[in-house]
Amino acid sequence: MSGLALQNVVKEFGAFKAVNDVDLTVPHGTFVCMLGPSGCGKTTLLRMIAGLDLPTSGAIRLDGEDITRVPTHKRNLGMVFQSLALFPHLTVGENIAYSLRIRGAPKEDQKKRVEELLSMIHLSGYADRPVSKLSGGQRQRVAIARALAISPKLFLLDEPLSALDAKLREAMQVELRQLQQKLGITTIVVTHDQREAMTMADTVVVMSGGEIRQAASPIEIYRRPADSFVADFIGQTNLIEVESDTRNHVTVLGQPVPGLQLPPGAAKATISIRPEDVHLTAPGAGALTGTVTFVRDLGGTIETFVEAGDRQIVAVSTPRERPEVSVGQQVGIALTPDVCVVLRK
Ligand SMILES: Nc1ncnc2c1ncn2[C@@H]1O[C@H](COP(=O)(O)OP(=O)(O)OP(=O)(O)O)[C@@H](O)[C@H]1O
Repeated sequence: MSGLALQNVVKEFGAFKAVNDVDLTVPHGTFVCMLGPSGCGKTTLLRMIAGLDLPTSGAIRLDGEDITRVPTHKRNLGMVFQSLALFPHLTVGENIAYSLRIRGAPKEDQKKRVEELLSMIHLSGYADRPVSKLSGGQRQRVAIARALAISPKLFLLDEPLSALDAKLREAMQVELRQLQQKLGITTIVVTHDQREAMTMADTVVVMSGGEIRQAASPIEIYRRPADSFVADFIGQTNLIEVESDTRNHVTVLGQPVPGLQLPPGAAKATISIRPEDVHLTAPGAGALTGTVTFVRDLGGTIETFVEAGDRQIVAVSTPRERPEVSVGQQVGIALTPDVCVVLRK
């Protein structure tokens, strides 16, 4: 297969398993974001792909070749890490050409490639500037261009945008994705920022405790989370316990939810329903009835917090479809079966 494949990859530090039996296929030319809370093993996994750490067991293949024990410099990788490590005493052009010079590429080829990359990162004409005179975003682009100079097979980035302020960071996410699409390079980014992952990735890999909980497209992860960890970690959601009787009729707090089905034999389950899928109705008309406890008008959206039984449910709507509700009011909550996701334990 063309691309990257991880097979049963394990990394132990003493008795601690930082990465536990990870299988992952990254087809050639795709963009993968590894996402998860601090300490979930994302960087450790990336370091093994980069050859900076050796797996305790398992195999890593690139375009069919077993590279598990191949040293980093022979893997044909481009890498950008959080600390960009640009050479401060060199110019932009010298930084970008660095790996080409080390490999003995002719001067003319180096110059041509630098110009090509500078145009790609929208910094044409900057070749002779010292990197110390660049802004944060410009430095970021130079680090990306430097990593891409050798036309690597695999592009690896660890929290590459985390030092930038929020606005610049969002702009760079779009730029990075556009650049990757233009070059068609297989790319893996580690991030703890879900918006960043959703913006850039073909596949989001959600990790927790050294394991992959789900690997799927951003929309699939959002709409069809595999388990309650993923549902809760990605975006905002309402997790609600439901019960099923012997005829598989599902109830929430004793109220029937027609059309919702649990897996055969399951008497209880948790469902996830996104706030934008929660519809407020007249009291008694929905599956649940509750009291509005807080309304947050964010301009583009309005969030309504409703207390129903012992749970809080959040509904999000746009101002146009704004329900006329105020704190203390009784409302009904409709749970539409086709947007309720029954979660794996
Ligand atoms: N060299 C090491 N020796 C011992 N334990 C380590 C080592 N490197 C990582 N770990 C542990 O392995 C776990 C996973 O670390 P890793 O850096 O991969 O997490 P991460 O998901 O990238 O977290 P973060 O987002 O905070 O960078 C952590 O509990 C960490 O303490």
